[in-house]
Amino acid sequence: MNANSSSRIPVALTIAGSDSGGGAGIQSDLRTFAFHCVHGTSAITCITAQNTVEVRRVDAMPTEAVVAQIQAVVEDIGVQAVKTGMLLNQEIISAVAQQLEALQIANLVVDPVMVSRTGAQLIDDQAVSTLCHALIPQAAIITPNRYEAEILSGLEIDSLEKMRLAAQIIHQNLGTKAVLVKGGGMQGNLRGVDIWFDGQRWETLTTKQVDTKNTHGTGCTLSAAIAANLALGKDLWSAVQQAKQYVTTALTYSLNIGKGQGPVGHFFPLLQNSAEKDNSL
Ligand SMILES: Nc1ncnc2c1ncn2[C@@H]1O[C@H](COP(=O)(O)OP(=O)(O)OP(=O)(O)O)[C@@H](O)[C@H]1O
Ligand SMILES: Cc1ncc(COP(=O)(O)O)c(N)n1
Repeated sequence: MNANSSSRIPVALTIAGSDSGGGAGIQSDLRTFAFHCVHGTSAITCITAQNTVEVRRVDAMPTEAVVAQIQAVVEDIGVQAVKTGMLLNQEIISAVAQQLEALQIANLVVDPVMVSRTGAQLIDDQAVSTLCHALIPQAAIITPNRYEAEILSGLEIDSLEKMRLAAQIIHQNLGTKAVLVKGGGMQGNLRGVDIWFDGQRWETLTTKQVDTKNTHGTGCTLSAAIAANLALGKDLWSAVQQAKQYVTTALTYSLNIGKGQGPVGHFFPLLQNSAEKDNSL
């Protein structure tokens, strides 16, 4: 590829909320796409006034504006993968689901965002059922955290066995191709453990627990990295495994900014490159 060629550049679309603190949502998704050399496009569903401590305010975008952003991107640029994050309300979810159904997007990653790391509710109660019936059945994969997996499966999840069972129930009931139940909200060593189920086999993705309070945006980063890998043409399981490695490294390089839970760091490829350059001097 030379500086002027754009014909083979992979493109991903994130449909999510804006995080003014830059740790999660659209901001973390676009960074993740960029560090995978995937061109990032976006449809913003809502604007949050948010930092490392709290979500102060949430303003929904008009539903027609969300639809217009999706259409503007797909009609001209085209996308190889889509991820959804914070969708906020029933009306936005229905409209997004309709758009994606019309487009027949094969590589759809649904991160069923429900609460923030700081405890704020990020989706209306009535919207969860629309998420389950209209959007999740279209997904190649959904990536619930512990809390979201409890809501979606109706199980209380306090062990690896329960994570497995929840993944199976979600798969059976909601019609997605694969489920990844994330362990960030579990205790101790299970914090680095995620469970994959695709209707045939369970896999356990294990990394050591990274000892940091700066975990804001881990879920957004993981789902965006899966979408980026799918846009690059990888199969679903490889996309998930490589995304897990990416988020683990981003946690290792997390940013100690703000007074609360800082974001995961995406600068490691640059830091690693500059370390290599320093070593070669
Ligand atoms: N302390 C940790 N050490 C290692 N891996 C972790 C840690 N915390 C989270 N992870 C990993 O980060 C990924 C995201 O999981 P998590 O359960 O935190 O998602 P989430 O709650 O949706 O994140 P978000 O903060 O964006 O809402 C998973 O792969 C999980 O295993
Ligand atoms: C716009 C937006 N999207 C997603 C999250 C979830 O991320 P976290 O659980 O790290 O707060 C968030 N806080 N804000």
